Amino acid sequence: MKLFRKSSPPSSTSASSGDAKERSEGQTITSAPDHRKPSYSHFDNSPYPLATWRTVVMGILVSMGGLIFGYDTGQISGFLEMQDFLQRFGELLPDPKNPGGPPTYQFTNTRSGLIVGLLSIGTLIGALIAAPFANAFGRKYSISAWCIVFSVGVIVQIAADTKWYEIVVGRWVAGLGIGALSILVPLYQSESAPTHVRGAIVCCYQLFITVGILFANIVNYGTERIQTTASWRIPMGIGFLWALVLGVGILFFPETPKHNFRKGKPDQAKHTMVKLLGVSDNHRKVALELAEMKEALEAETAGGKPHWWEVFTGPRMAYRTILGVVLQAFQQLTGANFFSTTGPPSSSRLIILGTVNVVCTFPGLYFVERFGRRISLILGGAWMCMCFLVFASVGHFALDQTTPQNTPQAGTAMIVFACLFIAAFASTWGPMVWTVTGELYPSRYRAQCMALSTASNWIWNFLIAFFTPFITSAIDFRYGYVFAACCGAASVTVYFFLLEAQGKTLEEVDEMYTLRVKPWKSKGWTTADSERRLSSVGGPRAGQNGLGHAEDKDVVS
Ligand SMILES: OC[C@H]1O[C@](O)(CO)[C@@H](O)[C@@H]1O
Repeated sequence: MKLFRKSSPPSSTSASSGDAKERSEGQTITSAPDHRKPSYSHFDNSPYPLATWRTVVMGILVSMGGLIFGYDTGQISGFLEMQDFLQRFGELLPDPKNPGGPPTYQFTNTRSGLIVGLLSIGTLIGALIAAPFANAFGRKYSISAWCIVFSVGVIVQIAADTKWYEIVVGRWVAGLGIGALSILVPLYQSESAPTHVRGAIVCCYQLFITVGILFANIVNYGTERIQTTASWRIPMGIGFLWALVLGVGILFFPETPKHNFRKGKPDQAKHTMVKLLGVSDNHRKVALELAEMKEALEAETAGGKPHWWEVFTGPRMAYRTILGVVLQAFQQLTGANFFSTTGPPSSSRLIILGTVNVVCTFPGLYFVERFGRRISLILGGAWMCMCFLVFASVGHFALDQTTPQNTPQAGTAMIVFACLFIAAFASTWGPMVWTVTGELYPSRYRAQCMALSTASNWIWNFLIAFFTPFITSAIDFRYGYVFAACCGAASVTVYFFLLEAQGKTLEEVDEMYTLRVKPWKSKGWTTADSERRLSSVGGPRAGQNGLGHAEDKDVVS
């Protein structure tokens, strides 16, 4: 693996021919006249490291938000089976397995539905309300504050004694925190990570979700035989740790460069970028990105105060807002949660599926930077479609559904295709949807649009979990055909609508959308405006153009 990356050479002819054509279609940006193209040899154009330790630590620390999400959602189905939890919060009802025998503690569908489902309602609200706070107080302090909200929800649950609705309220509050973090974490990562590793860093969020789910299943497996309150209070209490690490740890990290820049702190933005990229103060890559941010901010300031409806009326915003919402819906409509939620809960099955999910997310971190978002998502969708077609056909036509032991080969084939599906989801749609929705929008609307797209993920997560039992009882494994169709539609949507953001700054991605670059030509697209922008920030000397040396002491150093 290459440890150092070469900066792209300063060239005013860097635009591809495809780009030139698009530009003539877009007509919004014109190239600078030749006399404005000085030599930029005074910019440091040296190679930069693949990733500095600061970037790696930032990626891991902020991804703890994924651990909170995965751990919390992974543990609840196990709790519902634990004896002490059942006795405290369930109801004494006639035993369906032993009619006429003594009553047993159980959860009615309504009660278990509320305990499981209220988290989703909380996450949805949390995702929707997080944006204004993130814009007003910054991404960093918002992350810390929502960790506190999550912790309050955990305290309410741990303190619950016998009142089931205390668990429900606690899960709702914890859900607010999880939902808010589900926009803030990818937002922080996409706004901070250097361009060439941005995809992989945001994918770490999903990696940590999968680790959280697996860890919750393992902890539950370890404590489910304990007959006391420790069986569920210990696993629940562990959830605190992740919130503590993230909530406190993030305070030692800087605010994102994009947010700082928008808040009139270009020096701090520059300092953070220099540290995360691991380059000198006058590195060309930093200067260029700052110049892009400056230009974007100037255009934005000219537009006045942002209004919420601009997420639909802003430049190419309806297209992007809808695309983000649709892609997040597809992430759930792939049917990824079908395998873990269908059938009786079994710790060992969940641990096996969870392990495949974690292990296969690692290749996703590589694919996203090696092959790009578009091709990975298109092929991933096609592969998942194929897996569901086989799974559904075998399940419906070959499996003896009343006595599966009679058709062992069909059972084995279904397990194999379930694992192949999860491998594809984990290495493409699972992580990369978080990446692409973090890159789709300009700074002015990024938080609001990510809130909407993330809310779509939570809504579909809830709807699928809620309706799956009814649908499977009506159409059995043919339900898989619905997911297969959605996977196919997801690939087609990416092909026709998503632009390739790999290796591009967020400002370049914005430029591509506003210039209406054709999605299938977007991979090779490069901006023609680098030199003109560099000229607008002049040389690398401190204090020039408000982009001089930083004095920010906020950064881990
Ligand atoms: O991205 C989040 C989604 O990914 C999963 O964790 C599967 O790996 C789902 O349970 C969740 O809905």
